[in-house]
Amino acid sequence: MKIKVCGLREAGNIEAVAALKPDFMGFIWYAQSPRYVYRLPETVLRSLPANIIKTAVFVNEHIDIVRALIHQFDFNAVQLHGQESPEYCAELKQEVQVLKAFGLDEYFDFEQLKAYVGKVDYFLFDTKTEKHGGSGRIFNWDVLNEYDLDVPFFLSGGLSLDNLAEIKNIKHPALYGVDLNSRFETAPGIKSIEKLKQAFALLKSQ
Ligand SMILES: O=C(O)c1ccccc1NCC(=O)[C@H](O)[C@H](O)COP(=O)(O)O
Repeated sequence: MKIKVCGLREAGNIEAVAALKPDFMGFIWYAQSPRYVYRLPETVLRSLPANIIKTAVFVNEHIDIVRALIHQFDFNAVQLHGQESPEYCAELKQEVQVLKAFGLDEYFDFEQLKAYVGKVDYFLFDTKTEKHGGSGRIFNWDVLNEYDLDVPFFLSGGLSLDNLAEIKNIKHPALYGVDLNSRFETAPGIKSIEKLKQAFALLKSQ
């Protein structure tokens, strides 16, 4: 099970999380988010271990800005939380890995995902929220039974030490990783290393 830690912001905290060896680290480029990386330390980011996939998170951002930030910070992946089209994803997939996020609820139409096959590397299934992400709430994981494509997905939305153990009950063959965010924070954008250590131990023992 791959582990992605999302919503990092401060140099010391970024380095401490990197020392735990997550597979992906996410940096949010969305000004309305309390985890917005308005002063992302470029040197810290560039010195992260090469095997951590540095992921820039956007919501309906202009593709030229996305491209400029990929090159400035040497991002390996983008995670898209808005209404980005399959064509927009395909353009970026020529340069980096693409995680396309969708907010799920009981009415989610999985048919719409077919248009993204071949144009993204992963889906990220999050809880539907007007804030586009970081809700701290889980969705009903039973809806994942309706997902029958081969594109691997991250489970996201409200994951915490209280519910991580239940993930082992999800037998879906395309489940690729988990995404940890607001339930592992001491303040928005600042991760609790102690809580993350517990989560990593739990996930790696599954
Ligand atoms: O975290 C945010 O503030 C955020 C805001 C807007 C778009 C995306 C955002 N986060 C991206 C993530 O990958 C989060 O980890 C995901 O939404 C789950 O967050 P949480 O429910 O807090 O675990």
